[in-house]
Amino acid sequence: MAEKTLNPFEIVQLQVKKACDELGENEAVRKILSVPEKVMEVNIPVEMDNGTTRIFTGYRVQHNTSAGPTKGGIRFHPKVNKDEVKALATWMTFKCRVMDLPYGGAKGGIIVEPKELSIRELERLARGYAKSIAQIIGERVDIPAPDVNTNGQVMSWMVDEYSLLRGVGQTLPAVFTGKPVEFDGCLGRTEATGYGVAIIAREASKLKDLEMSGVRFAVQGFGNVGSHTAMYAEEMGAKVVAISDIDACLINEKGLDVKALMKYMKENRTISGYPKADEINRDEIFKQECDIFAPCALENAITTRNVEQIKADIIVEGANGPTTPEAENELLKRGVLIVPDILANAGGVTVSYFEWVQNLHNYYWSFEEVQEKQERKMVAAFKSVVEMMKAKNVDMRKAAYMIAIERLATPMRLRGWFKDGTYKRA
Ligand SMILES: NC(=O)c1ccc[n+]([C@@H]2O[C@H](COP(=O)([O-])OP(=O)(O)OC[C@H]3O[C@@H](n4cnc5c(N)ncnc54)[C@H](O)[C@@H]3O)[C@@H](O)[C@H]2O)c1
Repeated sequence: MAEKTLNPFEIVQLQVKKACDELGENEAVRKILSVPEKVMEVNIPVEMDNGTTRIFTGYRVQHNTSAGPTKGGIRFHPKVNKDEVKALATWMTFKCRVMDLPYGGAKGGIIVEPKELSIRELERLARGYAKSIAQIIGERVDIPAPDVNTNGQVMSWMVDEYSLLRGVGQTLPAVFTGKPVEFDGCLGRTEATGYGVAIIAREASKLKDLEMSGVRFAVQGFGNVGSHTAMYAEEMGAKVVAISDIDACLINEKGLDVKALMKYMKENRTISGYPKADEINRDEIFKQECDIFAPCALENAITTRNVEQIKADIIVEGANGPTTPEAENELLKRGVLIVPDILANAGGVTVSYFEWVQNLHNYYWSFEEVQEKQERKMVAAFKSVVEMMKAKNVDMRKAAYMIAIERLATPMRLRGWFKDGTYKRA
């Protein structure tokens, strides 16, 4: 049977429904969580270098504010559309709540191919977007961050523009995170997502009676997330036996030297041609003998086409949405432990939260302090998900959603967003 590809919004709706059903949650909770609170569409006029004006359409979606301000990245991509931004904002709500961060989810996007713009045009677009959404963002309201094709430079322009509009002479760095370290950014943010994936892999290995030192580890994708996942897994004692990127898969039974490969990647922009490994087709990564597999490339990587080949006991989802629901069912039947993306790759948003806290207090932590705080937060989140998994006898993804939904339903109930007869007089 052909695999049914659900769009991201359908997938997230399904996940919310399953978790609400399992919790026996009030119908109002599902209704509230199934729609974003606010969707803004903006049309931004940008003066191009040749003197003409182009209009770019963008969105900012705020999903749920029950637990605090909203948080989520801004992407620049030709395929951005309103439904996708709504789905991504919804996912951010669950990611923030499973990590117990005092945020709901948000997301933004502009329909643009950034490669076609000059650097000055890109700056004007970033400033135009910040100006267009300025009325609905703010350090206690909604805090954007980088996402696909945006970075610390784009955030810096946006902070500058927002501060000109709303700062009355002050710079307001806490409105955006993911800023460069030299401009009120946070040490450890670059490494944060991969570091978190490695921590979660270490915790998950204990559940399977494995020791991180000596586990055979395979990583798909060698960008920001994949390279840091592999680097920290190696530091924790894992033997990284296979790594792939868009061009190739490298294998080495004795373990790859991840830092040397990172250096090679920086110089060559590909892992292909690296001398101290055997090079095979990139999709052979799925067949490699390993204990832990971390898909850290793109969504829909593990599908019914390759699920049979997977030999790992544990899958730690570094990427967002790397496992299709059908493939997940197969893996669960085989007893594979799948640590879901909303937990496994939440290190990035966790350290973004730390950046925000530091900006608000204008007091900055060392790299070691950031990593130590991140580790504590991630281990605590992992433990609460495992407790739910055991208590309710459900898989880890469902358990993570259940935790997040409980942490959303409680403030919504206390705030009186729905009534279910639990209010008690003092
Ligand atoms: N960067 C973050 O902080 C962060 C946080 C949470 C989630 N994520 C998610 O993690 C994933 C990766 O993000 P990133 O920031 O590392 O991106 P990136 O662009 O830095 O890296 C992506 C990597 O995937 C590789 N790749 C692409 N297609 C592939 C294929 N078919 N087979 C093997 N490798 C392939 C690329 O060669 C590249 O090495 C995305 O799903 C992203 O949404 C990223």
